[in-house]
Amino acid sequence: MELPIYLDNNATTPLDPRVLEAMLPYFTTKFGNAASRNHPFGWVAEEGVDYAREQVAKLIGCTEKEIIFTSGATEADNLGIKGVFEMYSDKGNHIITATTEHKAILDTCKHLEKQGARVTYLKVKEDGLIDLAELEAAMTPETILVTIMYGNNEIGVIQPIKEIAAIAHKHGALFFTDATQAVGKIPVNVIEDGIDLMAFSAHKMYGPKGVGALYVRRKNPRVKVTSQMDGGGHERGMRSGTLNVPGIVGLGKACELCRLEMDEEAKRLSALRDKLEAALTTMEESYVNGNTQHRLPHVANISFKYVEGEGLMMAMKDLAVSSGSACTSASLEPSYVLKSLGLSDDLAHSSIRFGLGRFTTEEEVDYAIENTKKAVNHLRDLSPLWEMFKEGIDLSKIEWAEH
Ligand SMILES: Cc1ncc(COP(=O)(O)O)c(C=O)c1O
Ligand code: FES
Repeated sequence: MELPIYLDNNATTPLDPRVLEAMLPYFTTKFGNAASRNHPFGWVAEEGVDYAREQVAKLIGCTEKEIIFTSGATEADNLGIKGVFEMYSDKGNHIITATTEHKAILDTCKHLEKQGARVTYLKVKEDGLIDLAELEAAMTPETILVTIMYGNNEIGVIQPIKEIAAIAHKHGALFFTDATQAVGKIPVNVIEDGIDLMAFSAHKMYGPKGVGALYVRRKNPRVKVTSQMDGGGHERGMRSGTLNVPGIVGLGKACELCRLEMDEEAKRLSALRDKLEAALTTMEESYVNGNTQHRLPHVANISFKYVEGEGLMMAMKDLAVSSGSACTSASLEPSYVLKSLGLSDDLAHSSIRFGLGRFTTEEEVDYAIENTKKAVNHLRDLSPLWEMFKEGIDLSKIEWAEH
């Protein structure tokens, strides 16, 4: 077993060697521009792109013409949301989203607020799920779009997508979902789920970074978006720019592998995740964050009270995990997702996200369990707060000096 162990598969996944193999010729002999229609170099590249489009469409149950290739989920989120806002501005200016969405959604909504959009940010319940009654109550005749993510990147919670889509449609709005963490991990079918627009990304499903896709429904109803990138008219005018052929081929192959292997993989990973979670929650004062029924198979987010997340990450240095604290990210706030669930700053700071993946082995999970337990126990042994807790002192009654 090689150290360090990679357990941060929600941040990104390693490239599957089979994906790399599919991509390689498109860096070398098949280097043509997919838009060059007048010679074989272009045709070969275009064939690669067409095949990838089929592979992607097959995974999510749509047709090839409903796929727009982008540089990733962030771009697909921007194109989908801004594109709908601009296209449907005659109808209304109201968008509904939730506080636990990815920044690519929240910041896009913030941007649109400056352009005249009214945005409702739904709160979530303690388990991370939105309240459907609140969604229903927030709908207005001006609501053009409901945008709620499929599976959450920090806690893995899966929202009731079909029900959300039905509510949006009942009130004449479109339904967009950021499915970056869900596509390739659990079955996602845009028709069965009632999804009108959907964003996802190759590097979360063992494909390369810098490539993703936006699904835009063409039938019942035909959805239109305003392009956000003008130029040569690639992707049927929706997204100009020379296609990233190797990346797109990689996304296609990644989709095919996920379609074929997802069921087995989900079973294996959820069993490993459950093992990890069961072992770590035998420790006192440790809690699983988010709904444990409706969630992605490979994510465990656990708070270890009286341990500071950043210190914990340092102590478990052989494990590449992610912390609900913020030193690891650009901002200095504890995770807004965990805070939306009602966690205190302290508890949010004490949280670790374990993201298992295709290449995670049971041996690695066993090592992670031992290593995490050791680190938590060690830090608690050094912690005056833990000592006070063990002595039965009610810490919530203590008035701390300001500093
Ligand atoms: C839910 C979600 N949306 C969007 C993104 C952004 O994806 P990309 O890196 O492809 O832009 C991520 C990845 O961080 C994500 O987890
Ligand atoms: S633990 Fe570093 S910001 Fe909170």
